[in-house]
Amino acid sequence: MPFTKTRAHNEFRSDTFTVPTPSVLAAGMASTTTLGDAVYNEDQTTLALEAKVAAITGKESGLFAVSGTLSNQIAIRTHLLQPPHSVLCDHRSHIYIDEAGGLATLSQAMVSPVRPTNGIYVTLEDLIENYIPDHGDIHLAPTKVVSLENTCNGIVMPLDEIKRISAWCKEEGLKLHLDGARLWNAHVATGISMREYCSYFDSISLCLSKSLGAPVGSVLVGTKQFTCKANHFKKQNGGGIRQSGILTAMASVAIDENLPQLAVAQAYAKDMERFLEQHQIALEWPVHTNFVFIDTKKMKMSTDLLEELGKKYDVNLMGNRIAFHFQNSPEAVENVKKAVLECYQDSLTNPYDVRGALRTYKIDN
Ligand SMILES: Cc1ncc(COP(=O)(O)O)c(C=O)c1O
Ligand SMILES: C[C@@H](O)[C@H](N)C(=O)O
Repeated sequence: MPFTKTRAHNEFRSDTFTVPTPSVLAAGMASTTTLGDAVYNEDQTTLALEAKVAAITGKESGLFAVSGTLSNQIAIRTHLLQPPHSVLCDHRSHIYIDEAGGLATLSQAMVSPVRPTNGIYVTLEDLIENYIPDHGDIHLAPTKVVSLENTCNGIVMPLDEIKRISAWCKEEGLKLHLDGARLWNAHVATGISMREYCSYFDSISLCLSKSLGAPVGSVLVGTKQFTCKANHFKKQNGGGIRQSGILTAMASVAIDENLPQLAVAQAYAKDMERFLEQHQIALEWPVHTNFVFIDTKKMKMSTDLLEELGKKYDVNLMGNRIAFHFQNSPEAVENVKKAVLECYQDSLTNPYDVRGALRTYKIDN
């Protein structure tokens, strides 16, 4: 597909900045787009998107939600029945660090955050090590849900590990949720089908507004009984949408047209990985898909300076993560390299010691 420069061409803070293409926008206003009230399940365009994503993932049912945060939180709330209970997940999980404590407020849940012993992805052994069995000990909040994230920081979780964890969850009677905000990226990187990935989970949250370029939305998939109850929590939390056909028509075209474009972003990321390797600039995490994390702590590079140098080279950067998407321009990618190299060179004479955890996201309120 020919490259069309958009306002996101120099945006590397996140793939959430992808913007609707003209054809995505047009779909929202098309005469074929229905305007039914989706709270009454009467919007055919929305029902069609939900069925489409359910078919892609091999699940019985789909539920459109306005965000990945809402989709994740109502999924876990639906799985959790009676506190005290807890959720077992990777310590980097979005549901744990970036959903404003939703697990505590909506689900009254504790979280057992797990650090991968291999430093890359959580294994069954890591989860078992942190599992809280429901053996009647009244001191504890037993594990009832395991939540994985694929990709997590852009890292693709090996399918064999997913299979092991899924089998163990079934043995232990635990529900298994996937934050699949960027599962599309794992699918494109590995060639493993969305259906295969999703077959091991009770529920999956898929984002349409990251990398795919839909302006709004996620789809939560699972059994019909599950999505019906999740819809109840969606409505409870203000997620009921009236004429959502305008949004779901755009999301449907975004899937069709932009899914193949994810390979463009992943190629940019691999190019950046090679560039960093050439200059012996360390990575914090391996590059599997569209994210490149520079180990600025190890390199003693200042992320504030990096963001400033980004402005100098007309690219938007945030923290130590470089998030690529198909709407980035080749020129902007080269400008990111200039900013990174200048920041690295500065660190050689002005080493910067980071104190405390490095926060990636900076959102001006
Ligand atoms: C892994 C992951 N899950 C969930 C979300 C939440 O999505 P949203 O920003 O639409 O709430 C994000 C945000 O981009 C994310 O990166
Ligand atoms: C900001 C954060 O919620 C978003 N998930 C991102 O990766 O950019």
